[in-house]
Formats: sequence, C-alpha cells, structure tokens
Amino acid sequence: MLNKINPIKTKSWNSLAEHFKDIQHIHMKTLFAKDPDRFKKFSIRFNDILVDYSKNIITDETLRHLIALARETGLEDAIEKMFSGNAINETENRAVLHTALRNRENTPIYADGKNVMPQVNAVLKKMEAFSRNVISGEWKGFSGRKITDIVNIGIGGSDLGPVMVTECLRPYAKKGLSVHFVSNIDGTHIVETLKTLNPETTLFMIASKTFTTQETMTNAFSAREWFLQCAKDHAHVARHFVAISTNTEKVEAFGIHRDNMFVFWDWVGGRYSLWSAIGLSIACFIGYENFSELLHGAFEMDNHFRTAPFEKNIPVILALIGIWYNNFFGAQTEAILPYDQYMHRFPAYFQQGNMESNGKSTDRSGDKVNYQTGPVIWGEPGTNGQHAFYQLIHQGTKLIPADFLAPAISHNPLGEHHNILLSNFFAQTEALLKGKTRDEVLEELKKECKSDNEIQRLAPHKVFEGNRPTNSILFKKLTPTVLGSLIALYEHKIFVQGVIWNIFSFDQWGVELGKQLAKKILPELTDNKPIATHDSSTNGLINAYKEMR
Ligand SMILES: O=P(O)(O)OC[C@H]1O[C@H](O)[C@H](O)[C@@H](O)[C@@H]1O
Repeated sequence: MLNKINPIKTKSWNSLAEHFKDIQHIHMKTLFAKDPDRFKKFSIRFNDILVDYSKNIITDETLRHLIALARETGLEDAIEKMFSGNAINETENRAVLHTALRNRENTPIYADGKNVMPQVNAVLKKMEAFSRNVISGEWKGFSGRKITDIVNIGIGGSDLGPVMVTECLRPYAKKGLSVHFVSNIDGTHIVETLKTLNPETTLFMIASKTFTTQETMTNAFSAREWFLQCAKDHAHVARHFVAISTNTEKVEAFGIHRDNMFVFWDWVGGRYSLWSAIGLSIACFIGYENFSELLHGAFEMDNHFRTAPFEKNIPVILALIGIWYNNFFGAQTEAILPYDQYMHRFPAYFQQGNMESNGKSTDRSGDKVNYQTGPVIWGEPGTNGQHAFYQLIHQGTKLIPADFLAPAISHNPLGEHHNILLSNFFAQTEALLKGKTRDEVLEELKKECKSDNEIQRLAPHKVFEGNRPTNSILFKKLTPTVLGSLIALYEHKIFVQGVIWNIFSFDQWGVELGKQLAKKILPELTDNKPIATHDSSTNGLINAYKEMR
C-alpha cells in the first residue's frame, strides 16, 4: 500500500510556495548570466541520452525543495513497492509490474507470492519463435503463401504502443512484412485498411487485455468475416488469427486456439503493455532481437530510476520540474516535441500514458484533491509544429513547458537536412529562453529603415518575453535501445508525479461511464421511433440522427 500524504500539507510544499514568490519574476537569462556552470549542473548524461534541464525557471534551491517534497511524500518507498510487486494499484487490487516484463537480469519478482519471471520468459520465448517463423516465411497462410501483412486489431493500450514503436523503429523493419493497425470502431478504419490486403497473406493479431472491448471485438468479427469470404473453411482461421490477451476463456470463445494465444497478466496496465505480448506486432515487424534491445533499453532506465540519487535521477527530476510548473506556475499543459519524423506518434502515445494515468481528482484516501494533478499532454513533430502552434508558445498568454527531443544521427542523412532540422531544434529552445527585448526590436527595425512612427507601432508586437521553459533531450540515434530508455523515462516520470499528487495512477475508472451509456443508447438506435429518455440535448441529437440517416 502507498501512503496517503497530502502533498500540499508537507513542509516542502510550503517552502516551495514561499520560494515561488521570489522566483516567479526572475528571468532565466539572469540565472544563466549568474552561473556559467548552469548547463553542466542541470544536465544529466545517461548512456546515449543527454537530458538538459537547465532552461527551466529553477535554481539549486528550487530543486532542493522539490527533492524534499519527493522524500516527504514517500517516493523512495513507492519506487521499491512498484518494483517489488506490491499491489499499489489499490482500486483494482493489482501489482504494477511492467518493469518485470523487461527485467533482463531475470532476478525473481513476486506478485501474489509467485515469481512472475518464469511466465514472462516463457511468453517471450513463444514470441521469439513465432516472430521468427512469420519473418522467415515458415509460418504459412492457408493457401501455402508467406505472410506479407500483419493487422493488429486493438485500441488504447493495445494499439498506441505498437503503433508508436513500429513507426519509431521503421528503419529496423524486416523486408517483405508490413504492419497495419485498426483501432477505431468507425468502419472506415478497417475497410480502408483491408482494401489493399490479400486474405491469403494477411495475419490478424487481436490484441485486447480484457478481450471484451467493444471496438476491438467488433473489428475482429468483421476481419474474420472478410477472411472467411475468401478462405471459406473455419479451420483456416488458425493460420490467420492470433490473440493477445489476459482472458483465455474469451479468446477460445472467439474461436482462437490456445496455441495461438499469447498471454499477459492483470499486473500489466494496458498503457504500459507494449513490453508484453502486446508487442508481438513489434517483434514481427523489427525482429525479436530488436524487440529484445527495446526491452534492454527500458531495463537500463529502470535501473537508473531505481538506484540513482534523486538529484541525478532523470525521471525524478523531470517529474519534479513538471510539478513545479503545474502546481506553482499554474501551467495547464505540457508539450512533447520530437524533432524526428519517426517519432510522430510519440506525443499521442504519452497522451494516453500520462492523461489516463494522472487525470484523477480523487486522492488515495478517497477525498477530492484541492490542488492540480495531471497536465494535458500534446505535441507534434518539429519542425511542423513551428509552422503551426509555436506562435502561442512564444508569445501567447499561457505558459507551456515543452520537451524537445532529437537524435544526433539521422537514419536518413540526406544533404543538409539533419543540420537544418537540428539548427531549428537548438534555435527554438534558445529563442524560448532569451526572447527578444524592446531594445533589440528597435535596433532591428531601425536597420530595416522604418520610419519612427512605424517603429513605434510595430515594436510591441515584435517583442518576445522569453523565459519559456524547455527540456532538451538529445540522443545519439533512435535505436531500439534508446527508444526503450526514452519510453521508460516518461513512464517513470508519470509514476513519480502520481505518487506525489497522492493519486492512483494505474486505474482508469473515468473511461467507464461513456462506455456504459453507449451500451444503453445502442439498442435505441435500431429503429426510427423518437427517443425521450435522456436530457433534451441527447434526445434531440439522437432523434436528429434518426431523421438524417
Ligand atoms: O486491451 P483492452 O482490454 O481491449 O483495453 C483497451 C483500452 O480500453 C480501455 O477503455 C482503457 O481506457 C484503456 O486503458 C485500454 O488500453
């Protein structure tokens, strides 16, 4: 069990509130001018990753208070409890052991008194053999042809992780095998995906922790129908459908044989499951060796998180800085801005990771919180974002702390492209830090030979305050190992924040109500009779839908 400390009642929260009064009007430029060692002091190197957090509105004192807050709220104890299989997901009475899935040292880890490692290893072995057979062509479709296309059918945590990782690691793709992802219940998604595919050479992976999710099951049935229209014989389903789930009964009821089922366990949260059998599409796409490297990268970050002192602990530091802006500066959102096209789904992945984990307003004692919890997460790859929404980050009225991520080496070194990309990466955080003063603007306008009137009129619009916080995460190359470490970094950041905010980060009750109501509404849509059982807006919309269709 985790403790139930209200963070705002701690001594360190008080100190932070006092300290905030002093620091809120200090410009980061002053902090940089005062301390030539600021970058050295506020950056951490971890394997091939460099995290620079010096461009934040923080001082040594800020970090001292924030680290004290982590200690006062029992972070050390919480970390140990998570890693050692304590049932810290208390509302579902489950351990939280995604770290066991990548425990490459294979030390025993116990959940409910049972070492989970033998089952973890057995599933990994099965994934290894299966992915090897699919890649080599040994696994054949019903007509004897090699599999050319994998369609992963899943949603939320059973979709976003594999989508994000297969996109990130596209340079490692094995020849002759494509992956597709169908998640949306909108028929368009599956229809458009299947349009170009051949049932003889397509393998479906039905990925669902519960195997009851309406979207996934509906898409799975439609996929089976599409397949059987060509294959005719039900016996052929075995060569073209595998299941990834914790629910053996439901999988068998769907008609997938146990042998074609890859299991995982209730101690793996959906949004933390790409490391489990849910990663089967990843293993088939990039090969098991690369999948194993991904696990290794995460394992290394796990060790860092578990053992590094808080002062030099990347997930802890980034989490604390996030809390500083969220709870003291009143920032509502955080942007994740990867300067790498392959990472284009990375922000979307952590939208679920972060917002489903920490979008809570009830604390661990069951009381309503009286402070802010999880931020809104959003982002797009640079430089596209620069030409879309950066205006607001630079000159808008909102404070938007942003993480900038970029590789030093591109998988596609093409002319000057990468230097141009990285020049933008460096320039943006510099601009956000420095801004542009009125004097600098006046100087510029004078050089442009503008009239005095014109200069006075334009100057206020061209001033940038700067002092907008950023973290820069520069890594050598987007390899499976580096990606594994980066994902684990963000996972642990979310965990740290949840611990400090005194909320349960591993349940997601907030998604249930909509599902329940949709189930009630569905039968009401089958005929054309007007409905009067809801509020007037919902009635009006349903009745308009019935009229329009
Ligand atoms: O894997 P499944 O059981 O199909 O669940 C898929 C997704 O749906 C749920 O509604 C949750 O919000 C997600 O956390 C979960 O990842």
